[in-house]
Amino acid sequence: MADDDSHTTDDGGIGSTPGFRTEPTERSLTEDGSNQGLFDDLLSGEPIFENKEVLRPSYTPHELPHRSDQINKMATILVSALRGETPSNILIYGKTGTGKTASAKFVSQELEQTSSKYSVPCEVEYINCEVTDTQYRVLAQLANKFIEKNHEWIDERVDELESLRERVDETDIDSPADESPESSQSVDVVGSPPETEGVDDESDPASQRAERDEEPTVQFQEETDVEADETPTQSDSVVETTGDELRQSTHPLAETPFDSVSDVSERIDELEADRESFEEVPMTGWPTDRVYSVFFDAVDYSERVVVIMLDEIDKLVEKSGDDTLYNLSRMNSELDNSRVSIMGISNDLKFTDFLDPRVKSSLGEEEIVFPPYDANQLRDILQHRAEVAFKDGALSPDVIPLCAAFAAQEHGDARRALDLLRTAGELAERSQTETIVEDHVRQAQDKIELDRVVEVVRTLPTQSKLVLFSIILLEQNGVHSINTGEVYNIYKRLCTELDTDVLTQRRVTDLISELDMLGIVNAVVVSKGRYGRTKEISLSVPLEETEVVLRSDSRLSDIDDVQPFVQARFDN
Ligand SMILES: Nc1ncnc2c1ncn2[C@@H]1O[C@H](COP(=O)(O)OP(=O)(O)OP(=O)(O)O)[C@@H](O)[C@H]1O
Repeated sequence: MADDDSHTTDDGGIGSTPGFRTEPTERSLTEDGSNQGLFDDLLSGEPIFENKEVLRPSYTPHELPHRSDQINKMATILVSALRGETPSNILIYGKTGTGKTASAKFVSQELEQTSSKYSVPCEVEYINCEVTDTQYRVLAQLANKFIEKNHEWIDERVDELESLRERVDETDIDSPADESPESSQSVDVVGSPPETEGVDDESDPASQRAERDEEPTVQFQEETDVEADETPTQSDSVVETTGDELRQSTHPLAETPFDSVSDVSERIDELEADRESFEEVPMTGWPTDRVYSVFFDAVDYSERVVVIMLDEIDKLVEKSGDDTLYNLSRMNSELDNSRVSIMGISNDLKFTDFLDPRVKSSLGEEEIVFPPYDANQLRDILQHRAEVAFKDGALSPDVIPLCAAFAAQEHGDARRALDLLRTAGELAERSQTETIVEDHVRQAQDKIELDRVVEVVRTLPTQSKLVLFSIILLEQNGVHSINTGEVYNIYKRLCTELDTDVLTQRRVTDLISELDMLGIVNAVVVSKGRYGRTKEISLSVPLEETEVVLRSDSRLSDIDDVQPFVQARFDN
């Protein structure tokens, strides 16, 4: 890249940086200096993308080719939620990029949409356990989500009840409250689905229960602490205790569970008290059992079926054991109003080996496997997306098959295939050509691989970075077939120079094996006859780029004179 100064010529034009036009243009000569054409030139080429967003990982496709079996199986299990029953817990397995999250989210969206269509209370909560990886955080996140939902629901109800109260006032009818002051207050109610419509139906959750009894699909059990002879049901009490006026269907309280305006007010007070009683959970600081109990009460506030989707569930187990899963999976026996079902998603087929047998059997009631995609399937997936993503004629015919073939080698990863296609498009766009060709795909493959290496190296612990730096210094100085002793000698010098702890040679040997597993170095054991066996180490990643990444770590940036270190190879 040229110096910054070279971007602008004396006459205000664009400099000689590749990709930029060199002659001054009309735009670059504008007097007020507001527009020198820097972006106009880049925008002037024909764009390759019609809609690049559809190739990004954040995009949720509406169609998921080659996943209909898995999607149908999920739907068959989760349909019980729409009948008010508890769906079996589901465990979804499959390697990375096999469409697990996309399919599960697709099914969840359908489930929630259908549930609101039929006014059946059913919710899905998604948690990414790579980010939310402790029991505390999972429970706190869930508790706060349900508290928020309960607040919304209460606010809606209160608004509706307030407007009902206003309408009653306007009709100027004497309230029959004095006649039956306790008629509706003795029912202990715990809310109901936010999806139901109309004040008369939902202003009081108890009435919803009565209502829901009539619906064949929902079968929650009735829970009241009403004495039987006092108030059989809310709707009965309306008929028995109201005056003639209330029997008139034109009266605002007719066909509501309220006998009087004071009943309505009391219900409003009750709901407001409920709202105050929910205490949001802080992200740290509480004992876990308190967080659990707040979550429990928040979920159980109203009748609903809740599906908790735990993506990357293996990360949660790895980080904080199986307590969360144990607690979630035994909740149903204690919940009065709601039901909870778990949908776990994992890349790691073996993570259940670490689970308590009870958790394992409860969690794995249903298992769905997502096999890797083969090259043909990846081709279909790419084809679907490419139709929306690219302008007509922007793709040469061999691009999609090549992306599919590369990604199929990488354990059939659709994410990788989409990344390749997007990166190839971006490279073509940068080189200002109008068509993506095979070569762009090959360049994209190298770029993605390098990005991966950069990311892995950047996030290595300092000691591993020092070991890797030692190997780089040796290779830079022409040393091949490096052995562990040589690495160790240079490593010790680096540690002294940087004033850090020196690990034992055994530990350094372990770090070399870890670098080998990450694909950064290649370490093969060779037999040296009567001198025993030794490891021969070589770098598997591009040397210069890796050194740049290592030096970007402020602690390693001061290592400048490499020669003296390499001479240490022969010291001991
Ligand atoms: N059948 C498919 N059709 C269209 N796009 C798909 C399909 N399968 C996967 N994808 C896309 O591939 C990408 C990766 O998919 P997804 O995140 O669902 O994989 P995953 O199996 O959950 O991977 P990970 O375990 O790494 O999270 C997403 O962008 C997704 O939209």
